[in-house]
This record gives sequence, structure tokens and C-alpha cells, in this order.
Amino acid sequence: MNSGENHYQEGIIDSDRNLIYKKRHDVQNSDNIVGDDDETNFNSSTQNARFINATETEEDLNHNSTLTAFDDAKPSSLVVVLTFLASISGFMFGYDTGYISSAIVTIGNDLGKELTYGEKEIMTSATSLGALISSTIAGIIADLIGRRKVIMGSNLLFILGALLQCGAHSLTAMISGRFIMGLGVGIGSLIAPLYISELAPTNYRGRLVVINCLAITGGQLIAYAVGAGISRVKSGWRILVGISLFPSVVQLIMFLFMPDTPRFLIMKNRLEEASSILQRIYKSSDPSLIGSKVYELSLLNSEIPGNSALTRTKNGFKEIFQVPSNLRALIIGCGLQFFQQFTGWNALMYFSATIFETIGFNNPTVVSILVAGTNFIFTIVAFFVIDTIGRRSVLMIGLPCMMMALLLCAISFQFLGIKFEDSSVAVSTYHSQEGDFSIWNVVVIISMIIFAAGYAIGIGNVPWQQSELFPQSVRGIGASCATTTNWIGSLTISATFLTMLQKITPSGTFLLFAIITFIAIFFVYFCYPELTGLELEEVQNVLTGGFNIEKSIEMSRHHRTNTGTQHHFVDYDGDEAGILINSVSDYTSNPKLPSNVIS
Ligand SMILES: O[C@H]1[C@H](O)[C@@H](O)[C@H](O)[C@@H](O)[C@H]1O
Repeated sequence: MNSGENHYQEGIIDSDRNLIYKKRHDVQNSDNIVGDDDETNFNSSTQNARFINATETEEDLNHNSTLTAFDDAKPSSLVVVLTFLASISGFMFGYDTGYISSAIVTIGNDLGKELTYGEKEIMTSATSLGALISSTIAGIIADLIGRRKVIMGSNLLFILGALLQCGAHSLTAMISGRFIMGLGVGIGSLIAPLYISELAPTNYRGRLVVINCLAITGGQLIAYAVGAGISRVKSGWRILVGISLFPSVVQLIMFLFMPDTPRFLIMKNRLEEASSILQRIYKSSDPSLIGSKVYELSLLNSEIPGNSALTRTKNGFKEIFQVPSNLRALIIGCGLQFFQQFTGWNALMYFSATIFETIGFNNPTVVSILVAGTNFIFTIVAFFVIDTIGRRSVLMIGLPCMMMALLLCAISFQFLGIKFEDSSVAVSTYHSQEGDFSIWNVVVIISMIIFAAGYAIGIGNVPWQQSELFPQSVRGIGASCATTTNWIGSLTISATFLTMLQKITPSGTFLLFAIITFIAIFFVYFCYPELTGLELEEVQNVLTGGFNIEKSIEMSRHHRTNTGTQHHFVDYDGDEAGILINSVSDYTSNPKLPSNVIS
């Protein structure tokens, strides 16, 4: 704990850059301070980030407003190129998790013997297991060595994993390859959205992160389509795996020449490099504005202290759990990823062909491609609306659609009278014959397509906006926890879905997913603030003192409708006392605001 006589000022600047509100505060003590071992006296980075020197002038405050001035900027060509290059990780994620369903069908006895159902299951889930393991540490490593090096590390794992599989003649070699590839997938799933969030201008951040989601869903679709295309080619699965080498090699080579994010460089105090990259990102900006941006980000910057990686990691975990705004960010990040997985989408991704075959479709892979295609197309819709109607709104539209569709599925399965017997093979009591195609088959298809659309527009992509929830100091750790939740969910659902069909019937399974979706609606309604259009550094203020849903909606609307208005607010009064000041009207209408205003 530390008490001091620090003081700082806060201010609001209007669109003409007039200072309209300024206040000096004295800070007596810092309550949310955590420390350990050799860092007994370090201030919480959250707290440090908020100190602005008392000698600041009006000009300084004007400088502070550059943060928002920048973020009205359109993404430069460099940002676009970097987003697409980073999204190759998303493609690898989608492709590598997608191709296995066709590979297991065509693999025959290429690995020296006919594989049992259990062996195929292990081969499938080895990638998810690898991803689960690597995602736990990827964020921490990204904070230590940088985002760019982590992306390149994931490429090496992709390449090694793919080579091992391509040349595999035994089950062990194949499973090892799938596992190593999975390590790359876990890292890539975390690092690409993080890298993009840190580069993107605020008003385009949502959309640019969705490009990575498009790459994931596109990768899955391509894997399905290519898989279906080469299903009759002898050892065609080797071609399927081999294709994945190409994007990883391209990404590896390109990132040799690409920069790290300015926010990471500032975190490491490499200010000159950061400003030269910012200049390349915001080409048309005046160098003095760039200087102000670096200045402002470095004021807000903080790194978890510690002499060793272990101490830093330990302190980072303390900070994420002990600072209430960070804990709220963690609840949201992990909560959204939990609901993304436990509402059942991946059960469809992995087993839709089985389900459709069971209910009597002659060409189940085509229907699966239709479901994956819907996921891809509605991710494009999300791309167009996420930064305009907002993340909360897309979730509040998508989740109820999913719930309705899941209920419809549950009802249809009841009428179809499907039964899954024994744990290894799905058996239907319903046999499709000419003219035997019931209305419920059509209802199942339609409801699965509605489910896919509702999923893709909201919960399929919004959780990947996770990096924006966390302040710089704990962004890596926070993103790691959320990504790990995703992979735990993915693994659990894929490992238990067939058993659930058998034990609680298809109707029961889809009803369970509907109930979880219902809970997700409440979770989003009460816990997920609208972060669209908010500067990364502002999010922490939103999460100070509560989830601040109403306030966030107001702030986000204000940002989106008044992009010309410069506003700056700082809240230093500890977690619970935060008052969010966003606009002049906030100030004049909020009786809780301090009265000693200098204007
Ligand atoms: O965002 C992605 C996407 O929705 C994929 O389709 C799904 O398979 C993944 O699990 C998810 O994380």
C-alpha cells in the first residue's frame, strides 16, 4: 500500500478545443494496489495509468484529446494489410479445426490400420487439446516478447504439425502432428485479435477484428468444401493437410518484415519505434499529433513490474483478480467465450453431417456446407453492423434467434422420433425413403440455418473482441484466460455431444442448449457494456464501479454520433467512486459531479 500526495487534473474539451471543464484532485491513497516479492512498493498499473502531472497545462489537455482525434481516422493501407496478414492465424484456426471431419472419413488404413471410432476421436480432439494448453500461456508470452514474435512462433508450430501429419504413417505420428498444430491454433486464436485490436483505429476496431472471424469461418468453409471435393481421391487427406502449409509459410515470411503494435512498444518503453509505426499507420497525421498520441499512451501505459517472468506473471494474476474493473473485464471475457461454446455451435460444426445423415438426408455433407456457409455469410453481416449498431445490440439480436431455433430443433427431434443408441454409432429409428421426407426434416434444416445465422452475427464473433476489455498491463493475461475458456468449452462440447444425444436424447440436448442461450441473454443484458466506439484506454473507466451498462450505452452513442467532439475524462478516485464524464451534457446534468470546477 502506498499513500502519497499526488495530484492530477481532469478536463473536458469541446469540438473547438476549448477547455470547458478542468479540476485538480489530490490523491491521498491508492487502494487498489497490489504487489509481491521484490515489488513490495509498486503501484497498481491501473492507478499509475491514471496519474497525469499536476503541472499540465491547457495545451497538455488538448494533447490528451488526440487519443480520440486519432481514432476517428480511417484505417490506413498498412493497418488493412496488417489486419489481413494477422487474420491468416484465424484462417489456420478455421481450416485446421475444419478439415479433420473429412480427413477421418478418407483416411482408411493409411496409418497402418483401420482406425477405431475412439482413435478418430483422439485424432480430432488432439488439436483442441493443444490449443487449450497453448492458449493458457500465449498471452503472457505475448506481453513478455511481443505480439509479432508470438505470431511467428505459432507459424513454426503450424508448419511442424502439418509436416508431421503429411508424412505420418502411424497413428502416433498423426496425433503428435495434430497436437503440435493445435498448439499453434491456440496461440493464433488469441494473438490475431489482440494484434488487430491494438492497431485498429477505435471506430473500426470491431470490424477489423471481425475480419479475423471471417478468416476463421472462411477457413472452416474452405476445409469442408475441399474435403468434400477430394473425398474420392486416394490419400486425399494428405493434400488437405498440405494445403495448410501455404498460409503459414506466407504469414511467417511476411511477419519477418512487419512491425509490432505501437501499444506493445510503448509498454516496453520503445517510444521512438512506436512513434515511427504510428506515423506509418496514420500517414496523413502531423508528427506533433503522433508525438501527442505516444505521450498520451505512455501516460496511460503501465507494465506489471517484476524482475523475473514468473514474478510478473504472478503479479499480473493478482492485478487481474484484485482490481475490480479488471475482474469485471475477466468475467465478461470468459463469460462470453463460455456462452459462445456452451450454446452448442461446435457440436453442429463437428457433427452436423452425422445428425443430418441420421434424420435421413442423402447428402449430409452438402447440408453441413450449407450450415458452415451460413456461418460465414452472417459473419460478413456482422462485419458491416458491429461498429454501427454495436456489439451489445448484435448479441441481443442474435441470441434470441438462436434460442428460438434451438427450441424448434428440440421440438422437431421429438416429432422425428430419433434415438441414438450405443456410444459409438448414432442410430436412427427413422429411415428416409422416397416420399418419406417429413415436414420436421425441413424444420430441422431451417432452424439450424437460423441458429447458424444468429450465432454468426453475435456470439460467434463478439467474444473475440475480448482484448478491448483489458487494460494494457493485463491484456495478455486476460486474453489468455478468455481464450482458454473458449477451448475448454470447445473440447467439452465435442467430447460430450454424442453421449448427450444418447443419454438425454436429441430433444433434451437441444433444449439444454436453448436454456444456456436463455441465460446468455441475461448475462449480456446485465454484464456486457456497449464498448463500440470507445477508446481501448476508456474501457477500464467504464468498468470502474460496476458494469455501467446504461452509461456505456450513452457513451458509445455519443462517440458514434459526435465523432467531431473531443472529450477526455479521467477518473482517479479508486474503483468504486468513479463518475464517468463523457460530454458537456453529462457534466451539467449529473448532480454527482464535483462542484469545484474551474472553467
Ligand atoms: O468464433 C469461432 C467461429 O464461430 C467458429 O465457427 C467456431 O468453430 C469457433 O469455435 C469460434 O470460436
